[in-house]
Amino acid sequence: MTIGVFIDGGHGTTGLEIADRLDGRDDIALIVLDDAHRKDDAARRAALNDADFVILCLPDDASRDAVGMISSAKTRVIDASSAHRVADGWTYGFAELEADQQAVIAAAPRVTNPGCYPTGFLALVRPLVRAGLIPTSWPLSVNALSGYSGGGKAMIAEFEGGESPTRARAYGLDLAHKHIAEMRRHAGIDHLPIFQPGVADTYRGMIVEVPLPLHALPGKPTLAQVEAVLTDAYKGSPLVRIASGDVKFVRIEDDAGTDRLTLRVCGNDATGQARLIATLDNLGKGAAGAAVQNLNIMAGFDATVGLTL
Ligand SMILES: NC(=O)C1=CN([C@@H]2O[C@H](COP(=O)(O)OP(=O)(O)OC[C@H]3O[C@@H](n4cnc5c(N)ncnc54)[C@H](OP(=O)(O)O)[C@@H]3O)[C@@H](O)[C@H]2O)C=CC1
Ligand SMILES: CC(=O)N[C@@H](CCC(=O)OP(=O)(O)O)C(=O)O
Repeated sequence: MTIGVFIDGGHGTTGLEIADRLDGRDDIALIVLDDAHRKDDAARRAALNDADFVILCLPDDASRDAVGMISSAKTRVIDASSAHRVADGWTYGFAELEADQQAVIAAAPRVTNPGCYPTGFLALVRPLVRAGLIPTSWPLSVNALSGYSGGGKAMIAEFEGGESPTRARAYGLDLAHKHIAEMRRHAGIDHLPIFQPGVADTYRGMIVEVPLPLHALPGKPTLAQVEAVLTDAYKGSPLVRIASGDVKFVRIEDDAGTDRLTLRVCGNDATGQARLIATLDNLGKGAAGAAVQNLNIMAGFDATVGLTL
């Protein structure tokens, strides 16, 4: 079976990464608009309605507009933007997050990719909330560092345009980042997490970290108990893995260039304090890898075709 796929925004950072992963596949026929037509609404409308699958790699407003242009009942959509992550009628495209999520994605007409930061946060936190180790009312926080390609073409130009603006900087200082609603909704928690993102002078890769005072949690779990819950939640997953054992460092480069998501439970049992740490590539499992995984699942292919494990 060959499916027709149109990447709207295919010349952007995420779109090019997705095209790269789909390149050479004989089960996929890419519908491509040339440079003169890629922002032409008539050409886009035709491509959006011709395709079996559309992958939106656009700014949020342009994504909403693109969805509004689709009238064909056969066209199924994967949106890489943050336009529909808490919207009604959309399926959250994080196959590993819940036991039945892959089956829900397989049948869905409209799938939204998770955000890159929420991918790390939710992978660490959701199984612990589900297991009752973290109460839904717990005030969580999340610290993270992203490569600058996370900001798309504009941020790449800023960092590569000559003198780099910085080696690393904190942002989201108003605690109103667009990912926090998504984090709360899909973790199943009551409060918005305090989200402390940063961007580093490296092209790709992410560290997403959740500090957890185990001693203050109702069940006072040990590090091993926390790790056991995560291990059980992701057993058999080809992309999400739990890394055990002592390490001196966790590096932003650890999963860069792959579509993996690695989770670690670090900390100190004597003080009852944990650091839950996820590493991933913002353009891998954080964007393009997740989009291709969702496409594979929706089209009935093996979930990891074209991905780097
Ligand atoms: N970069 C990342 O790591 C991640 C990105 N995302 C999300 O993916 C989406 C794309 O991001 P990213 O690839 O980084 O962004 P880029 O800015 O790199 O690319 C966006 C692309 O969309 C094109 N575009 C903008 N408006 C329109 C329009 N009206 N019609 C057609 N094309 C249009 C742009 O054209 P032009 O080339 O002319 O500017 C550009 O090619 C965003 O919503 C982002 O939030 C999600 C997770 C991670
Ligand atoms: C470094 C950087 O600026 N990152 C982007 C998030 C990239 C991303 O995940 O995009 P989505 O919002 O579509 O999920 C930001 O913080 O806005």
